[in-house]
Amino acid sequence: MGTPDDLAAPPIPADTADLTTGPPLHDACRPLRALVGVWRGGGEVDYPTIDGPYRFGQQLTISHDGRPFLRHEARAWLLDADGAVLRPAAWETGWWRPQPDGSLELLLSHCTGIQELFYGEAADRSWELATDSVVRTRTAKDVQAAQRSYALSEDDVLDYAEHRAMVGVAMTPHVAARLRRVR
Ligand code: HEM
Repeated sequence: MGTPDDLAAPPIPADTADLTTGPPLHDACRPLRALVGVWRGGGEVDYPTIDGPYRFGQQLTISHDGRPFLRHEARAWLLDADGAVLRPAAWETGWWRPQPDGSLELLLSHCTGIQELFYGEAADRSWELATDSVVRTRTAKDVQAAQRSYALSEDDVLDYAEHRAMVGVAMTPHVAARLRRVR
């Protein structure tokens, strides 16, 4: 039987969002190296079917454990006009799987019952992705497709934007945000 200490963490390296600690980043993840970290900021959400635009905050963590993929987790919260938190919003987790031919696979699972497979490409400091398939639980909203981009500027600002085709509307902007590295 293990002690409570043994049970606190599995006996394998923890993932880290800090490239100065933990195992070296796997070579396969080099095209994604600049994304590893903890990012926080905010933006605006809107869609033709909603009563927006609304402001939101978001924190994105991209970490690794030395293997040839990255872990992705993003949580968002809605803000009022004064910047006060109204309520938690989108929460997604997933995996970036860079491939030897330079292409990217991104799997995202959303708390709203939606799972997405994106394919994409990495450029020098930008990453463009589009869904290949979307799976919905029986109760999820009718999300059909998405296009997502991340672009990093010289001063470590990560611009993120997503267009979505959903609830009967063709591909249209849904969220755009500007995140800054906090770690
Ligand atoms: C930062 C990320 C996001 C934020 C802040 C956000 C925020 C919102 C807000 C405020 C609404 C209006 C309804 C409500 O108040 O809940 C909404 C609607 C919706 N969002 Fe998002 N969203 C985000 C990402 C996503 C993602 C990743 C998906 C799909 C996987 C998605 C799918 C939808 C759908 C299907 C609706 C309902 C549209 C309708 O029924 O008219 N959103 N979103």
